Amino acid sequence: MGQDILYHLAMGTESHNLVEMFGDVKFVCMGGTPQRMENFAHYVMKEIDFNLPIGATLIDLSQYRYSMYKVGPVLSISHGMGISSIGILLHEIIKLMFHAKVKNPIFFRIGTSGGVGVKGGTVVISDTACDELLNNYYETPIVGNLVKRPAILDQSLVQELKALADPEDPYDVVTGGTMCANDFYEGQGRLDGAFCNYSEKDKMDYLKKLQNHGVKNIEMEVVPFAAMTHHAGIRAAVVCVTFLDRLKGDQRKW
Ligand SMILES: O=P(O)(O)O[C@H]1O[C@H](CO)[C@@H](O)[C@H]1O
Ligand SMILES: O=c1cc[nH]c(=O)[nH]1
Repeated sequence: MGQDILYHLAMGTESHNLVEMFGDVKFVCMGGTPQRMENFAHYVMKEIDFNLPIGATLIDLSQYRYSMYKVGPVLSISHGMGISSIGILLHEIIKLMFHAKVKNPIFFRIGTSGGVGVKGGTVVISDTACDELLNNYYETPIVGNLVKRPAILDQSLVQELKALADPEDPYDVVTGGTMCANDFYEGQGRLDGAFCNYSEKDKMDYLKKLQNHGVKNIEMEVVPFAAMTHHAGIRAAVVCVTFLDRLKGDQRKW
């Protein structure tokens, strides 16, 4: 290709010096909302004692479909909600890392989720990823064929992250399976969607089936995230807080 346009990042290999802008990246952190990822960038700035040049402020480098902040070796990017949104971002971020000549970046998704048998506020480090039917692969149509890519997370990273938990932390940190749903309501067995043509017992039977399978939380991106990073040979981890225990309810209290 003469040039490569990273359309949804509003960047390109001709218009931007990607090596100069991103060549020192070591960690790519992504999460759903622009505000969270801006807050996270500020948090990282304090944690690593990173000083911006005098008079400069942290700016959104993308300002289009996704928001992107860079603090030294850390990229903090919003991915929106669901499989197709994070899938498009992953294509473009993996290409961005390639064009910037970054070697061995580590990718993280830091998100929110619904707990399954764990109390609200628990931090779940995903060790496995499955879909609503308990498949551990990402199945996606490519040129008219259904292609399956194994959704595998880096187990050594899971252990490294777990070791960072402090017994003094005012929340539990657990490892476990994460179920990726295509939908927030019916897809996660909620009773409070616009439609619900199943009973409370159907919901509880399903959630208990997930729990018996080792699922600790439910969110909406882990399967493509695990599959696409694994396919690209990138070490990756998913760390999500739970808002509530889905065995006890459907709605988060604000
Ligand atoms: O908080 P984030 O990272 O967006 O993750 C979770 O929240 C969204 C649903 O409310 C889904 O994207 C789900 O995966
Ligand atoms: O229950 C929840 C909470 C956050 N995100 C989800 O996908 N589900």
